[in-house]
Amino acid sequence: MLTIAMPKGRIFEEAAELLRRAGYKLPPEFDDSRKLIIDVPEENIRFILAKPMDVVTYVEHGVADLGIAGKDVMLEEDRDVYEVLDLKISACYLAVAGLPNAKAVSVAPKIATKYPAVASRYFREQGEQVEIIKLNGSIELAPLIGLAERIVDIVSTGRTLKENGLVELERIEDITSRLIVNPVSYRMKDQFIDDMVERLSACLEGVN
Ligand SMILES: Nc1ncnc2c1ncn2[C@@H]1O[C@H](COP(=O)(O)OP(=O)(O)OP(=O)(O)O)[C@@H](O)[C@H]1O
Ligand SMILES: O=P(O)(O)OC[C@H]1O[C@H](OP(=O)(O)OP(=O)(O)O)[C@H](O)[C@@H]1O
Repeated sequence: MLTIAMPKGRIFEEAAELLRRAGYKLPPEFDDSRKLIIDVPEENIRFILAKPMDVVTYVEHGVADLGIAGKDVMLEEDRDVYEVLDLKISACYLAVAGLPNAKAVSVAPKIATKYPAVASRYFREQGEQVEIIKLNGSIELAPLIGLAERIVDIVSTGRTLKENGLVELERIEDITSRLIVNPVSYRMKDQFIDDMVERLSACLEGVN
C-alpha cells in the first residue's frame, strides 16, 4: 500500500481533481471530511491529510511514501526527498514587495516573511545585507505598521498587495506544486510509484 501525504487547504482541491483525472477513484468523503487518514482500498492507497508545510516532513521521515508540496515549501525546507514531477497546479510566485516610493534605508533593511531561508538566500545573491523577520501569516501587514521595510511573500492574483497599498518590487521565483517521494520508498515500491508518475504525467501532457 502507498501512503500519500496530501496538503489540506488551497492545494487540496486541485490535487484531488488531478488524481481523479489520472484515473484514481477517490471516494466522495475525500472532499468533505474531517478525517485525517482516508484509506482507498480499491486503489491500495492511504491518504494522510496534513498542513502544506508538514507534508515534506512526513515524506522525509518515510511515514508517507509520496506527498504533494508547493515548490515554495521545497525551497524553504531543503529536505531529503526526491522531487519527481511538476504537477503544474496551485500556481503562484514568490516576490519582494513594499510600499510605493518608500525611502531607501541605508543599513540592513528589515524584511518580513514566512520564508526566511528563501529570503536570506535571495538577498545574499543580490549582495544586499538585510535583517529577516519571520512571520507566520498576514505578511502584508509588516510594512503598513512599520515592522519591516519590505516583505517576501506569495503572490497569486495580486489582490492582497493591491488592497493593502503595496507594490511588487522584484519577482523571485515561479511556484507550482510538486510530487515528492521518500528516497527509500522510491527504491522499494518503485513500480507503484513509477505507475503513479506515469499516470499523472499523461494527464499533464500539453499543460503549460
Ligand atoms: N495565493 C496563495 N497564497 C499562498 N499559497 C498559495 C497561493 N496560491 C497557491 N499557493 C500554494 O499553496 C500552498 C499554501 O496552501 P495554504 O494556503 O492552504 O496553506 P498555508 O496558508 O501556507 O498553511 P497554513 O494553514 O499553515 O498557514 C503554498 O505552499 C503554495 O505553494
Ligand atoms: O495575490 P493573492 O491572490 O492576493 O494571494 C496572496 C496572498 O495569499 C496568501 O495569504 P493567505 O491567504 O494564505 O493568508 P496568510 O497571510 O494568513 O498566510 C499570501 O501569503 C498572500 O498574502
